[in-house]
Amino acid sequence: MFIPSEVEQISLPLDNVKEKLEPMEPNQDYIDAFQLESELMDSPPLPNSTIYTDVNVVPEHEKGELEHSISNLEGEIAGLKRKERLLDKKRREALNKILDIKGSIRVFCRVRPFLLSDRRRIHEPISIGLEKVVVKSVGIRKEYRYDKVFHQAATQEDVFVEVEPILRSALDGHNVCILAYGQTGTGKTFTMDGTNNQAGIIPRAIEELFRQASLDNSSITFSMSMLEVYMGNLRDLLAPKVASRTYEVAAKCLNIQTDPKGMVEVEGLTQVQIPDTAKAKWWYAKGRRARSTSWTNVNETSSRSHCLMRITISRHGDDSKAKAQVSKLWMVDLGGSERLLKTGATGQTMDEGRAINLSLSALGDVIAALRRKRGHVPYRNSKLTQILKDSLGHSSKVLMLVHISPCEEDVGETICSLSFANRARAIETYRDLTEDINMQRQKRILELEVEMREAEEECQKVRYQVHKAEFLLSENRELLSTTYHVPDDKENAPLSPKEDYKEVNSTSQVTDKGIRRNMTSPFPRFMTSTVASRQRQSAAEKLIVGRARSLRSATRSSLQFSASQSFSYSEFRFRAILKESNRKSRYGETKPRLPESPKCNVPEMKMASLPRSKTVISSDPNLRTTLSRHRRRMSDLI
Ligand SMILES: Nc1ncnc2c1ncn2[C@@H]1O[C@H](COP(=O)(O)OP(=O)(O)OP(=O)(O)O)[C@@H](O)[C@H]1O
Repeated sequence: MFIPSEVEQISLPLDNVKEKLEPMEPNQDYIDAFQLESELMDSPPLPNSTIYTDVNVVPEHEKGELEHSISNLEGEIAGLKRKERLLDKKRREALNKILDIKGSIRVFCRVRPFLLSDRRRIHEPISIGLEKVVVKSVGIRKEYRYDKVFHQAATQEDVFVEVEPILRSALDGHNVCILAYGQTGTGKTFTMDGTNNQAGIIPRAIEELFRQASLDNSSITFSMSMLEVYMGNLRDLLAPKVASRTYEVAAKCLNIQTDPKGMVEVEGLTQVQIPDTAKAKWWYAKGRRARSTSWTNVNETSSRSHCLMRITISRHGDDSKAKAQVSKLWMVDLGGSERLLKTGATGQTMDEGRAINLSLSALGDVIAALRRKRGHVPYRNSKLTQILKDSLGHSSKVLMLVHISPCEEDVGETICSLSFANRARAIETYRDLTEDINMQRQKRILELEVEMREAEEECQKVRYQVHKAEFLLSENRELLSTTYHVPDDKENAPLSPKEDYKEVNSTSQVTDKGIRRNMTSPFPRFMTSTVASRQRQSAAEKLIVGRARSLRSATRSSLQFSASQSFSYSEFRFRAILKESNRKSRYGETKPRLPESPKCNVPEMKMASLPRSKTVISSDPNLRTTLSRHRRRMSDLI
């Protein structure tokens, strides 16, 4: 049994207090508590009553319960995390199977709408179905099949919805490559970058990656690099200006290296950490501005190079010492495939076009070799394919978006582009499969999609439970350490009155000249508490004891915690804190943080200087402010 170490006779407005403090509901908002405390400070004194101001006055069995609850919660969290890992594995496997059935190289086709500058004819050469493009022109009829075809009215959102699963795959640890291919002026840059009002795949992918990462319990970090393959040379788009002024200098700095495991790295390439979407978009805009463009007959701001943007994803598991799992997401806006005569290119622009065509043909050869599962894949024929080597091969996922023009005069180019994309898709085409097998394939995909969604939903629930349990655990630990902690080492031991005084004095700007000392006390008289200040402090302390009791009762009720149960007291507080932390950052802080009072800037420097029996520390920063405010008033006077 605990014996109260200190009992004080103080005046408190008991009627008010009883009503307001004792029935404090476990889920009462901490903000209300702050207001209530202010009200109490202003209340007139009522008849005397005895209360304990020492929070150490807590029965020993409650301490045991708290410890028991902590160990229970630790066990629960470990179990929930195991469950989460299993569900995540199930989801990944389902997604992987879906992508495998669909083919690790997928090809979509997007038809650009007519522009004002286009000559529209009554006869339109392109007609499309869900997975089919038919080109009809004088004496020609060709049909091509793709995984998905986007008609002219398809929005950026429509396209992104289809791209999303492959992003998830990148987060799961696969190397992923998204390529925008097509004739100049058919909308590659529009699809990848978009405009201010119609964001393209890259800005959306950035948002989506951060959103997905914020839901994940593993710590995921992102970094970004951007480079351009221009006339067969590499150019770092994020490098400081001086370094990239001439291509010769920049090209010399960047070396493509392959490690024994086959992972490719571009030595000397700038890689920036991107902690949030805003920073990521900032760097991306910077890289885009540095890209080489020039005017051609076909497109006013034609991209004269291949622009490669890489997001490196590092996933750290629970074990902080283990090596992070790294995957790459490449998003590539290829230079326009074009007939040089048609674009009216001469001189340097013609050379640029030639270089683009050479590297595109090398890309086609690589894809063709992969399709035939040949031993030798000619990656070395261009810088583009060397860089993408580890993201084009087996076990990586490739998405090619081929862009075509709707115009009659572009039919020749359109057929070239469609044939190129068809070669890529033919790697795993199911064209030759019977209707029956195709139906079975579709059915299996649907089943796997349901399986994946269920695992994902279940996983989200478990993650939420983990967050709640972790939150409650940290609250309990804090309560245990603040309520029962008896300092035994020199550092934590209360300062002697002499040292105490020294410490307070050292923070003061005022000299002690002229201060009349009370010989029996080490403090000047004005530093000893008055009845009014004691009263205010006691009210605040009482409030804290009430909060501590509520929290203990919440702890007791959480002993039977299970994944399906909710936490009554902590639920409200947890939600408020989660909301607060989400508002500040969508990513990065998976662990809920205690809210900080904007007024709570005062360091807790004077806590140790108070006599031990009066030291009351709350886990709630708002209440901490209250006590420190009182103490600050004291120190301000020195
Ligand atoms: N789906 C679309 N909806 C609306 N406008 C589009 C669409 N696709 C392309 N455009 C418009 O067509 C023009 C050319 O597009 P864009 O610059 O993206 O072509 P590109 O294929 O990247 O050309 P290049 O290879 O020369 O860089 C732009 O004005 C763009 O806004």
